Parts: sequence; structure tokens; C-alpha cells
Amino acid sequence: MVRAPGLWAYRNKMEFSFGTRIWRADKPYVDKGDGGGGDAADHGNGGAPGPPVSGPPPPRKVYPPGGNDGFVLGLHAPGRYDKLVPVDRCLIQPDAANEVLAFLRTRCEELLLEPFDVKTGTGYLRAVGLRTATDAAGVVQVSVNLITADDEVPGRLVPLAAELGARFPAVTSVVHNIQASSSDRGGGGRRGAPEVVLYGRRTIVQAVRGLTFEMSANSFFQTSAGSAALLYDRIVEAADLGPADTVVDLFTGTGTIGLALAASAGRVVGVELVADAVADARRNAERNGVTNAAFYVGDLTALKGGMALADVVDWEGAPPPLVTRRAAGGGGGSAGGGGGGGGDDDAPAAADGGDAAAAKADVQMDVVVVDPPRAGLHPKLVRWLARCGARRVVYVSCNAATQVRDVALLQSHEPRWQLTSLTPVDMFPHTPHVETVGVLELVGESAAVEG
Ligand SMILES: C[S@@+](CC[C@H](N)C(=O)[O-])C[C@H]1O[C@@H](n2cnc3c(N)ncnc32)[C@H](O)[C@@H]1O
Repeated sequence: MVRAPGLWAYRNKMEFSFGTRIWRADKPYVDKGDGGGGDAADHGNGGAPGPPVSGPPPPRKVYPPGGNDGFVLGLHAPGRYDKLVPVDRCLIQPDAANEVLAFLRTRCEELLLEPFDVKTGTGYLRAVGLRTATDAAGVVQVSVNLITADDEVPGRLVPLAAELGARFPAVTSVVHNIQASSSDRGGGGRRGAPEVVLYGRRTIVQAVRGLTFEMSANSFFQTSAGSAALLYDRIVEAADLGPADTVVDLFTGTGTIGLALAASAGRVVGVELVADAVADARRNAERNGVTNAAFYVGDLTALKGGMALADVVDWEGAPPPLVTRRAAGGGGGSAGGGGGGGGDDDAPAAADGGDAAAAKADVQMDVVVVDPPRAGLHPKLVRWLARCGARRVVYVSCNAATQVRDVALLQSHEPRWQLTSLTPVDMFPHTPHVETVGVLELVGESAAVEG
């Protein structure tokens, strides 16, 4: 296990919800006249398991009865969409973000910005995302992402954004997203509306292992920059690249893993579904002077055995050098973008042999890195990986359960693959989660690369 460099204040992104109801561990709840308000039935937690509330909630105004606690800012109690544990200070996020959190708790209420009430569907403020980064000069920056239910009064948040910037020198970015309904969320971004910059810049800059990365409010970045550096060290070691190697970084996000590998590779090709993330990856390559890495948009769920990576990637007219590869499993599809591809993808492993192989132009793949979302890899993608021509696959995962499933499937295929190492990296102290780096080596007959 690679230990986390620090157990506290490590988390660079937290999202706190605004709401109107407090979750309390004590049931039945007794109104002690401190302004908590409400009735026993509404405030009990229904026996649901959850962490104890740390200390009493801060003094509050008196609100009308009926289960409404007024203005609450905090984290959802486990399994509760409607009740929050008030949080004034979160020990796993940096102090710079905590100062902003405490300020917002009182200031938003003073400004009469109503918290969103999930039960009635009324109110304005839904959540605030606080992202913290430290640049190469050691300057701490905080990005504040205010998320509201609507924008009926345009410019309503502009004075608050200006006040945040004036009061907190670390706040260099305040952006606004509208999330009209709970289904507007997803994919690390918010579909309801684009990020609107209310103050400062759209991005903040994080330094990791001598590189710097721009992060916008909703782009993916590893949760802890300190642990990310150790994770990337492990990935570089695991990939074990030579100067003539091409490494393909699948699910590349903003390109951080690919860029960390660029110094030890001949070429890096990154593929990612989200076009904005690909744009960030290209900017990150440019700002770090990395010239041997290219990033492209592609939907990896479309990959099936017998297809070339080139079939699902939009090269935008500038593909990397392609080699002709014998694609096992029935061939079909055209290289160079857009083609359908074929192959009896669901055929059992024994039928995956090369008899029906067709020569296809594809990216040279010496080592492939995959870093999928928690759901892991689609079985078709695992089958494709088994025959992609790489000698090594580095599987980075934030969900060991899906990783185990995918590794077992990969190992059941011809040519034969073997898991040779698995290293947990403590990316999430105080939680049961770990990031893991698995290394799979091709031990069977290698897929033919013809030139
Ligand atoms: C766990 S993140 C990894 C990001 C990146 N490797 C890093 O370390 O910052 C998973 C990434 O997979 C991308 N993704 C999800 N589904 C995808 C798909 N079908 N095709 C390509 N990329 C996908 C997400 O947008 C996200 O950026």
C-alpha cells in the first residue's frame, strides 16, 4: 500500500449542499428552544445508520414549525436526500476552503438567498463546490462553484462573487452553474447550463510532479494532489516504457496520466469521451511544453473485438502514425475513423483466434493504460484489450470490485494475460476506498503487428 502523504486537509474538491432540514442522530428530536424548530417525526433519522453529528449545530434563527430548520449548509446524511449534517469546517479539505465555507454559511443567509427545499421544489441555492489547488510557486487558489436551481434574476450572485474575491485572496475563480433538476447532474459536469464565470478565471492551476494542470470547476482531477503524485510515480514505474514505445492512455480525462508518462515514452495517445476534457488535455500539454502527446475524442464503449481504436476515435484529420495490425476475431470496419467495425465480439475466447483476422491500420500500442470510471470496463472493451497488440496493460481503478471482475475476464482470454502486480494507493484517507494500479502482462502469443 502506498500511504497517503497526509491524512487531513488532503481533499481538493468537496461539494456541500444547501437545504432546509437538519439530520439529527438523536431520536426523538426535542426542540430545546434553540431555534432548531420542527417536530419529532420529521427530525428523527428513522434509525438509519450514519456518522454522529460532531457537536451541536450553530445557533440559528427561529423558523416556523413544520420540519423546516431554515438555512442549512452541509453534507447529506447517508441515504438521505432531504436532510443535511451542517458542516462549518471539514477536516479533510484545506483551511482555505473551510474559511470560504464558513463565510458562505452566514453570508448567503444574510443576503436572503433561499436554500433549495427538495421536498417542495422551491428555493434557489442548491450546492457549492469548493476546489483547491496549489500552483508551482506554492500559491493556494480556491475555486467556488455556486449551483442554483434557476437563474430567474440574472446577475443575482455577482455581488457575492465580488465579495468572495475581495475578502479571500485565495479565491481566484467563482463560477455559476444552473441545475434545474436533480437529473441535470452527471459525468463530472452539469448538463443544465455551461459554467458562467462570475469572478476571476475559469480555471485554477495544480502542480504535480513538475507539471502543472488547469482545473475547471467540473473537470475530473484526482481527489488528492499529494496522493496523485504518488499514484503517477507508480503508474510510470508500472508502464516501464522505452523511448521507442507508444503508450495509449484510455479514459485520459484532462490528460494527466498521459502527460506524466510522456517523458519516458516515444509517443502518447490519449482518448476521452468528453470534448471539454480533451481540450483541457491539449492545453495542459501545451502549457507543459510536451510535444509527443496528442489527445482525441472517442467513445470507448463502442470498441469491440476486431475493431481498431482508429474506428472509434475522431482524429480531426491529424491521426498519429498508424501501423497495420492483424485484428483477431473476424475483422471488418475501416481504419481511419468512423467505420463500423465488426468481429464476433461475444464469441467465446477459443473462437477469438486469428484465422479470420483482417489486417487493419491502427495506432501502435506498446503499452495501454486504462483508468475507467467506477463502473469499470465494458466486457467488449476487455475483449478488445486482450487482442489490442500491447505487451502490457496498466489498469488504474478507483473501484477494486469492478477491477477484479475485469482482470478475471481479461485473464480468461487468448492471448494469455496475467496480473503481475497490484498496488493500492491511499487516495482517500478516512474512507474505505483506495485507488489501485494493476499491471497485466501478455504471456501468450502476441498479437501480430505487421509494420
Ligand atoms: C476516472 S476518470 C480518469 C481521468 C484521468 N485518467 C485522470 O487520471 O485524471 C474516467 C474518465 O473516463 C471518461 N469516460 C467515461 N466514459 C467514457 C467513454 N465511454 N469513452 C471514453 N472516455 C470515457 C470520463 O469522462 C473521465 O474523464
